[in-house]
Amino acid sequence: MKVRILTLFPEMFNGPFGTSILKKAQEKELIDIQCFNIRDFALNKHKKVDDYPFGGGAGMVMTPQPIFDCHHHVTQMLNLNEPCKTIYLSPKGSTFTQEKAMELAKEEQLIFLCGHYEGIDQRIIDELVTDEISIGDYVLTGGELPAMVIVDAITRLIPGVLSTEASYEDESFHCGLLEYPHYTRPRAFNGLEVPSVLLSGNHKDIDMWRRKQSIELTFERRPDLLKGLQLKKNEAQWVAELSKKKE
Ligand SMILES: CC(C)(C)c1cccc(C(=O)NCC2(NC(=O)c3cccc4nocc34)CCCC2)c1
Repeated sequence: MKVRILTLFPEMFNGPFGTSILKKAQEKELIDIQCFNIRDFALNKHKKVDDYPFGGGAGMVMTPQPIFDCHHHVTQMLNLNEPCKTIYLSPKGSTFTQEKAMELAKEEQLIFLCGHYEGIDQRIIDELVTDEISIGDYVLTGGELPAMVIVDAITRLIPGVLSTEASYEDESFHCGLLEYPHYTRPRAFNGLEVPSVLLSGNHKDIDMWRRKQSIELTFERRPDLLKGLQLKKNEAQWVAELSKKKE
């Protein structure tokens, strides 16, 4: 997969993309991530990339020309015969989910456009953006961190990026439930023990315990995730008992 990121702050990406799994994925050529500084494409003498909003109001808006020319340069270099999926990170976008990550992980190339200030000129969105995606409802300073989140979520889904055992952490493995509690050595830490079932070696009991923990945790903290799930009879019984307790 080729990922191209259009941003005013390419240096922000050095940490996350220069570390651990994302770094290794690039070294293994499973993903090719390149950042482009929109400011390099500004034609005005002072390399200005923002201007006052027509109609007045607080804040500044990113001007269309540098973004348009940067996007044109990137699409030329990708040398495609059809327009490239161009994702604008935006609070107005559809909320990013694991399902969306799995959908995007199938793409051959993706362009991410990161806004700044109050946002970008609408004409860019109308002409170049194919998808607007949001990572959640809070105010941020720019679209860069959302772009990193989405690239992280997508990259780990590319075959070969995660070692086989790690890839079982996928939603399909837990089928959308919150994860059971994790424990590792030592068996006693500050006088705190590990649940004995996990030390029993009885994998049927362990799997049952973990499944019950996941269902109870999901019921308590994210009942919305439970709604869409197919539970076995005994599991549905657990949920019914939890609901009764809650009444
Ligand atoms: C209702 C609520 C969501 C709180 C809201 C209303 C109005 C503005 C803002 C706001 O944050 N504007 C600033 C910018 N925000 C984001 O880019 C951004 C923010 C959040 C999630 C995201 N996922 O991708 C990009 C995201 C837009 C231009 C530069 C940064 C947020």
